[in-house]
Amino acid sequence: MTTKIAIFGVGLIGGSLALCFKGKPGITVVGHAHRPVSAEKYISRGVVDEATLSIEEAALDADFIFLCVPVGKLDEYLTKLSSMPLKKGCIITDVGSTKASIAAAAAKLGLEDVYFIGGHPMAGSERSGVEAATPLLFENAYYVLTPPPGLPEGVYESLVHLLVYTRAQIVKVDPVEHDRIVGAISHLPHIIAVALVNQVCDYNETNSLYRRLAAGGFRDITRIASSDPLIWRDILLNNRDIMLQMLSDWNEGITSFVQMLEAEDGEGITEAFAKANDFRSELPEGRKGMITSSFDLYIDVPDHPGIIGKIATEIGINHINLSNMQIIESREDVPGIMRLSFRQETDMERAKELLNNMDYSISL
Ligand SMILES: NC(=O)C1=CN([C@@H]2O[C@H](COP(=O)(O)OP(=O)(O)OC[C@H]3O[C@@H](n4cnc5c(N)ncnc54)[C@H](O)[C@@H]3O)[C@@H](O)[C@H]2O)C=CC1
Ligand SMILES: O=C(O)C(=O)Cc1ccc(O)cc1
Repeated sequence: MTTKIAIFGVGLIGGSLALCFKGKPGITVVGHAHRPVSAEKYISRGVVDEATLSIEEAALDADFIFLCVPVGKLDEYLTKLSSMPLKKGCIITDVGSTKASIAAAAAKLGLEDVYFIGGHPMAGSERSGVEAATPLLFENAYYVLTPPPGLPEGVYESLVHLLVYTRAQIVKVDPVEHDRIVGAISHLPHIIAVALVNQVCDYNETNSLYRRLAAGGFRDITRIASSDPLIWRDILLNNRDIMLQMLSDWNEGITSFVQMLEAEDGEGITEAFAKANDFRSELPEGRKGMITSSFDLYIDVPDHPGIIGKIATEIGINHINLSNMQIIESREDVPGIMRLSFRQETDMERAKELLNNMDYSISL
């Protein structure tokens, strides 16, 4: 007997889930696509077993349905599915970055013989689309589930059992509590990163040195400002009430810095840094967080044809997982700088050793 998994929204998260499930014993993964060219891409990239443009065909006989579309579209997909003849016992889940509104929408629909369990894999990246999908995305990350009250335990267990393939750690959280916590540790940092980058962008209008000198730390702490604008528009509007409250708290924190600077209150500034230092040193280590780290290597590359391919090939044949590769500067008169990004520090260290042995000049 096969287990059919239907994925709506085969992008970064939907595609990564598909890759976790595809090829596992007795599992068939079907992806729903908007456009014929997307369907072809899902198949040619080997992300799904089958792709269809029909919602009905994807959902028909599915044992599990994953809604991996932008947050603003979740209700619409769930409502459409609720009016279709789904397989008895089918479990519908989502991956949206907010949980309260979709849990309320599902409760209102009063589903019969099918179940909805909200979900949020708490790992991702600033990249989007199926091109960025990887089966390793959720490994060692938390995966929140928000089962509704009264859900039969066996139903919850079947979803948890399937999610073993993601290698994530499942945690049960109340949907409203989820939105507050994630609002603070993910949504607020995204707003701050965007506001910070845009502030510097405005200064740069008058002096382009701002952009040229904004390397290293500034790039690191603002990486998430490169996230997909439409995905984030939906998340922030959906979590609007909580974000408004948190931004008001943020304003208080910033005002307190304004006051300390105005009063030249060195003691206050020292205390603020010491408090942050203490709390931060107690953050868990060794588990992938919501905002993922990136470990970067910068390499001077001589302007030889084929050099990029040579480096990429060496890294590939040594099975080092590279998450991104970019030429930062390549002009005829100066050597180019290539940035290689890794999700794991160990991968970065291995690449560094390999490239050192190949006599490339590396800086961290
Ligand atoms: N990006 C991240 O790191 C994370 C995102 N999420 C959540 O996962 C969901 C999907 O996000 P990503 O995979 O990052 O986005 P993505 O842009 O990579 O994928 C979205 C997919 O939904 C499809 N789609 C279907 N109907 C659509 C419509 N009407 N408008 C736009 N796209 C439509 C797109 O074709 C695409 O395949 C969102 O709900 C997001 O909040 C959850 C955890 C992490
Ligand atoms: O870019 C990053 O590291 C992220 O912040 C990824 C992310 C985005 C949205 C989520 O709901 C969870 C994780």
